Amino acid sequence: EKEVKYGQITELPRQDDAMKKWRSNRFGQFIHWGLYAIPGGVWKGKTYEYAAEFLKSSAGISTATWDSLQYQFNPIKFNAMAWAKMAKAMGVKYATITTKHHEGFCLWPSEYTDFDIENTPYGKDLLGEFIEAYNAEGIDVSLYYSVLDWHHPDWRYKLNSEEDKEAFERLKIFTKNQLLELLDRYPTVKGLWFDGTWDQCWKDNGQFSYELEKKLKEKHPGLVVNSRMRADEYGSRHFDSNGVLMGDYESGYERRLPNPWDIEVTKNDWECCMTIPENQWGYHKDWTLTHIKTANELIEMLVQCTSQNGNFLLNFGPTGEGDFREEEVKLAKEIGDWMDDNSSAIYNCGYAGLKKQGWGYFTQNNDSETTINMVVFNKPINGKYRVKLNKGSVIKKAYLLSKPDKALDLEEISNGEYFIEAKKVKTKDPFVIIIELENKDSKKFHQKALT
Ligand SMILES: Cc1ccc([C@@H]2N[C@@H](C)[C@@H](O)[C@H]2O)cc1
Repeated sequence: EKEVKYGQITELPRQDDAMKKWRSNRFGQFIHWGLYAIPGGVWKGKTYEYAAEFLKSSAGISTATWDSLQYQFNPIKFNAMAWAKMAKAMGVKYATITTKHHEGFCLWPSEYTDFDIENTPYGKDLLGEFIEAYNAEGIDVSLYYSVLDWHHPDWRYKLNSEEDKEAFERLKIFTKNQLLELLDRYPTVKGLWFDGTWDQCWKDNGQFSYELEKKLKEKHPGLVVNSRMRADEYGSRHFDSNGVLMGDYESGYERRLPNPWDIEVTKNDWECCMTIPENQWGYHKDWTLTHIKTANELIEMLVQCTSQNGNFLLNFGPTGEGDFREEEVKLAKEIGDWMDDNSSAIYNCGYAGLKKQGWGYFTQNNDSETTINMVVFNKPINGKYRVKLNKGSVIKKAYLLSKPDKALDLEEISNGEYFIEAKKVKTKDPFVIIIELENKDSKKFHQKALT
C-alpha cells in the first residue's frame, strides 16, 4: 500500500439520491457536436476515414484555418425541443453533451474565451437551450468537457521547461474557471464527463485534479464525476496507485464492453460509451466507411451493461446544420419501440447475482427481491430455457413480460436449476421472461450488502 494523499475523494459506492438516480437511469444519449460537424470528415474534397472530430489533425489543418470554422457555425435546423423529444422517445433517462471537445470551441458563451458560440452567426446560448429542452422532457443532463484544448495557447502535452509549467498553470486556471462557470450557468446539470486527460501534463497534476474534483463537488452537491477526470499524485489514472477507483464511476469502456461473464466489473458503478459506426463520434458525411451497428446490436449492449451494473451511453453526432442523419433517427425509433415494451428490465435494474447463461442476460430490479428478468437474445431450438439460480431458489412462476397472465411450464432439474418452456414466442426482437421466486433471493442481496 502506497501513501496516496490525492486519490479517491468520495467513498464508493455512493448511496445518495443523486447517485441512485444516475444508477437507475441506465440508458443515456451522448451528443458530440462542434465545429468538426461542419466539414464532417471531408476536407478539400478528400474523405478522411479517422474519427471526424479529429479531422483537424488527420488532415493536418492549421489552428488558424480550423478555428475560422467558428464564423460558419450556424445550425439553422437546430431545434432543442425536437432533439429532446427524439431522445425521450428513444427511452434515454440522461444525456451527456460536449460543451468543449479537443478543438477548444465552446458551445456556451464563456467569459474566458472568444472561441465560443457567442462569436458565431448562431450567437445564442446553444448549450442552455439544450439543457432546458432535455430537462423539460425529464431527461437529466451531464456535461462532457475536454481538458485537452488544441486552441488554447497555454495547452502543453508535456511540461519540459519552466515556460511549459508557467503556461500550464494558466491552462489549469482557465480549466477551473470554465468548469465553475458551467456549474454556475447550468445549476440543473447532474454530472461532469471529463475527457482529454491522458497526457503527461495532467498526469503530473494529480493534486490539482484532486482539489478540482473536491471544489466542484462542494459547489454542486450530488455532482457525479467520471473516473477519467482523475490522476493521483503518482500519475495513476481512473484507479489510484492502490487500485481504489477515483471519481464516482469507472469510465474506461469506450467503444468496448467488458466480457459478459465478468462479475468483477459489477462491484463498481461504470458506464460504457458507444458509437453507432465503428469509430465516429462527431458527424461524418460518409457512413459507408465502416459497419453501422443495428438496433439489435445496440439493445444487446444496453442489456449487457445493465446485467453487469453498468450504464450505456449511446452517441449521436448532429450535422453542422443541427439535425440528425436519417440512420440515427431510424435507430432512435427502433430502440425506443423496444424500450416501450421492455424498459422494466432496464430502468433501476442491475446485476442479478447470477452467472450469465446462453439464451441472454439476467437483470434484476434494485427494489425487488423475488423478481428476476431474463432478456432473451438466443432462443434454444427446443424452446426450453435452462436457468441456474442461486441454491435454494424456488420459482413460483415464470411468464413472458408481454403475456403476464400466461404462466410458462416449468421443470425443476435440481436445487435452483430449471427448464422454462416458451415455445410459441413469435417476436423477432429480444424479449423478456419474468421469473417470480417463492423465497427471497437472499444470496444476491447479501452480496449487495458486501459491495
Ligand atoms: C485516441 C482517442 C482520443 C480521444 C477520443 C475521444 N473520446 C471519445 C469519448 C470521443 O470524444 C473521442 O473524440 C477517442 C480516441
